[in-house]
Amino acid sequence: MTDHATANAAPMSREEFRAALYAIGERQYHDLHPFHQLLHGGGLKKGQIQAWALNRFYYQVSIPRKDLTIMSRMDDPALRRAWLQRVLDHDGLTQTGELDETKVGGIERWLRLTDGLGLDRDYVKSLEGILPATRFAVDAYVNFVRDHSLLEAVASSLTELFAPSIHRERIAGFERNYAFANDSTLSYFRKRLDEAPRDVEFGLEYVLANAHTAEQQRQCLRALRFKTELLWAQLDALHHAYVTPNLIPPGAFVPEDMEPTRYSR
Ligand SMILES: O=C(O)c1cc(C(=O)O)c2c(n1)C(=O)C(=O)c1cc(C(=O)O)[nH]c1-2
Repeated sequence: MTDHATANAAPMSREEFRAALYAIGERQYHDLHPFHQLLHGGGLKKGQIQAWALNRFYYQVSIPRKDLTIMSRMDDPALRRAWLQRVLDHDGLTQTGELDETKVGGIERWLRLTDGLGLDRDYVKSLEGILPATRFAVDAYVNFVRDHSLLEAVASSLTELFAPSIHRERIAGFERNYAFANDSTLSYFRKRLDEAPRDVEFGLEYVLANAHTAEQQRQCLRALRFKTELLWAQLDALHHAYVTPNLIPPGAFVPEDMEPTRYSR
């Protein structure tokens, strides 16, 4: 059965439903996007990688806002407690400069990547240079979890089923192809390899256990598909701006190795 199942149909079995969720990733997760294939395969120049990391920073800082929005909709303290870990993973348990490396969160680790790529931290954090489509796509995620059911909100996080394999591919690709790859710039991805499987096991179990009807299953599949689309849209925008046709929107980051695009009316 596909995500076109009607509201009256019998629900899929647990195994069929799980397979339908995985099939979405198989078909359309953003590991298939040409921008990622260039990124991981050594096909990008430093300025293009800077543009990716700078834009992706907006996703990173928005993940905790997304998870806190989800938590605000949870009535069960045990569920909130479990979900809180995701926020702490990204926000960290320490201020920058403290010695305990294990407490450093994902946002700080991502900034180590942008540092290693030679970007100014204040510029990255200002979000001034991100693409219009990055802003719209990422905001759509936060709005989605606010405006849909808790079940759909949790289902939308299940792209993380597919994230560890792309992170492994990225670590190997960066090490093979780029001089900036080192323990500091790769630490974000290495840490996620431990965190994501735990998160997603919990999220998947929640969705499998709470999508009782065919309609709820269909809503979860649509939520996951929506999420793959917003990830894809971010890479389309990066490809359009920084690869081909290389039209950098006015106001967006211009790498040192590129000319700004001139627009006239
Ligand atoms: O590098 C990636 O391709 C990628 C993808 C995703 C994803 O599938 O949403 C996440 C991450 N990374 C990630 O690092 C991360 O912390 C994360 C959290 C979430 C989420 O939806 O809650 N997705 C992702």
